[in-house]
Amino acid sequence: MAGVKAKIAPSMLSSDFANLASEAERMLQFGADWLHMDIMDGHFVPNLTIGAPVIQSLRKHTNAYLDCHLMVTNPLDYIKPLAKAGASGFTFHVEVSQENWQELVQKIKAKGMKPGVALRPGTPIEQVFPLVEAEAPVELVLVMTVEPGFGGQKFMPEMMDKVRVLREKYPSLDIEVDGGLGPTTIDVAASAGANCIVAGSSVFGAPSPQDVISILRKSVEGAQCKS
Ligand SMILES: O=C(CO)[C@@H](O)[C@H](O)COP(=O)(O)O
Ligand SMILES: [Fe+2]
Repeated sequence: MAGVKAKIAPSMLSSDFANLASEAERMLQFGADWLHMDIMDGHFVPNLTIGAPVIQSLRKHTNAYLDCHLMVTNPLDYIKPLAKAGASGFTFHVEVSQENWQELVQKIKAKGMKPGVALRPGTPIEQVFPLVEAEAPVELVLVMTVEPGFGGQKFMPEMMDKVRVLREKYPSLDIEVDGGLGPTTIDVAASAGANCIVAGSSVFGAPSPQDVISILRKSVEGAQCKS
């Protein structure tokens, strides 16, 4: 797994949205690398969260890497507004981009954001291979370990087969896992080869979020030493 860095990304979906800037600051002080921003349109998933205006407001308070996970039906419509708002990563879902993923990746890159692709639990991993192998490739694959839409769900360990296949094929790819990650589930994800870890309820719901972030990091770094 040479060359891939551990990135711990608290999901701000579990934060107090009324105090987003201070919640973000708190996570960074606790050792977070990225802030994971779940953008949902109430159509691709049955929940509605935030969009470019909130990213823009948060950007005024922090220089942190804003890892945007687009659970939306029309990701193309979000590229310009999110780039302008200050998003760092732009991860769209493969299920809604089979027609235009090349255009999406090119536009995301042209706007200076890191392109990523996400897949739902029921989507076969083979669907993302062409995007990773393209001339203008995605730079991150997000493997959903719950059905997208809500925080606080149970981790699906059977998704680790997807992570293992990806890590075997693409040793230097950023592989992100999202959903139900915490101290009791991190070891299987880390040993399967995930290096970017999203964690919402396990971090924000803990008496010591700092300890949880440090446990997640140690597990990923430990697994990398063994591989
Ligand atoms: O994308 C999503 C949910 O759709 C996630 O980013 C969740 O927000 C993760 O929350 P936990 O499962 O860690 O509570
Ligand atoms: Fe997410």
